[in-house]
Amino acid sequence: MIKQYGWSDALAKAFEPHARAGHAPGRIVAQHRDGYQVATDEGELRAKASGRLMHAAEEAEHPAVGDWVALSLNPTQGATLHAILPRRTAFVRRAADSVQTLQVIAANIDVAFVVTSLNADLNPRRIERYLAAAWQSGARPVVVLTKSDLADDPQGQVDAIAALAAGCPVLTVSARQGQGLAALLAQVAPGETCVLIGSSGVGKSTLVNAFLGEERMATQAIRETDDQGRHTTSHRQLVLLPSGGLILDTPGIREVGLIDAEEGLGVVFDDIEHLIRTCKFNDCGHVKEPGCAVRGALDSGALDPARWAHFQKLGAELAAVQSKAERLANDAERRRLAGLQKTYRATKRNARSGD
Ligand SMILES: Nc1nc2c(ncn2[C@@H]2O[C@H](COP(=O)(O)OP(=O)(O)OP(=O)(O)O)[C@@H](O)[C@H]2O)c(=O)[nH]1
Ligand SMILES: [Zn+2]
Repeated sequence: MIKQYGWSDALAKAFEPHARAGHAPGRIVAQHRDGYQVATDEGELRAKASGRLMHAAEEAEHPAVGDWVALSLNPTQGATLHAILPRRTAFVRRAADSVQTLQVIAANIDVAFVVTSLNADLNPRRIERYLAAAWQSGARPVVVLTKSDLADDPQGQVDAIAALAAGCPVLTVSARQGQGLAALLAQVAPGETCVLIGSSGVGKSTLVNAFLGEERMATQAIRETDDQGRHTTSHRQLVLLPSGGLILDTPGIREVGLIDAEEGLGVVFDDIEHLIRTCKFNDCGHVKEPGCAVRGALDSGALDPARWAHFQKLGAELAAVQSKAERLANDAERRRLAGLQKTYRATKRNARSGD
């Protein structure tokens, strides 16, 4: 059972101390106001976090959907979550009421589909923001351009976006025509978990439905009895895909990146921005300048070289795409003005010939 949810040898190893304590492993498939739904080898259970987990000082230490947990099964009191296994990846956001507190909104995500629509205007900033959120989480980003059935020149848009997507795959899809679905699903290996992130209306729900096919309603609903003995139905947020793999879909994860919308790269890479501000020279190139904080952090291991590379690549390509977009906009503006002048002259001519 838990193998389908991505249980691995590495997880089994990390779980050893908990197994010795008599706890069972499980993965959180939904979070409700009053507890969690956990997939275990005994089937799905409702569970509550232990007092110690609930009182963890940092919000990020609270269980989140996608987390692997150690739980004790008590037939009378229900299951209790005692510990969270180390997360491989995590999408975090700042809590609404505090800049300091980080909340985990999805854990152990392998693939982040950054979804944008081919019929919308290409917005490099927005894609960059979602890409940055994916990179920061540790998941592999895959850019998905939806509604290919509505596009005249999908390849042109693919090329423009590939330029900014720093080497990650860029795929087109039409849920309406079934084009590209298999290639998308092939990005998620059995036992891997994906998420769809992107703005409202780009077609995320439609894609989830297409991924799940006919099974959607049956796989999503959780029927349970609440504390008052009432029957309730809620939705699973981590769902097995018929093609193998899993998809995690919650409002929180869909909007990831929007929170930091206006600030852009500086917020998502605020540790790097901070380092750059600490360099001795304002115009430090971070190559071999004396007093370079970035080099220092790279040398000491405090800054992950891959993260630094992403930051540089994203920054450089964004600048390129933006200047290209500005040039195009300027050309368009010139053409518009030229067109207006022509009409203006024509009207004047007509007016003259009329009198
Ligand atoms: N032509 C066409 N329309 C599509 C396609 N996929 C989705 N749509 C339409 O796009 C609209 C928005 O799709 P949704 O799936 O609701 O978008 P969403 O990203 O889930 O939006 P939120 O729920 O607001 O986050 C709907 O009217 C869909 O029917 C497609 O492949 N082709
Ligand atoms: Zn520097």
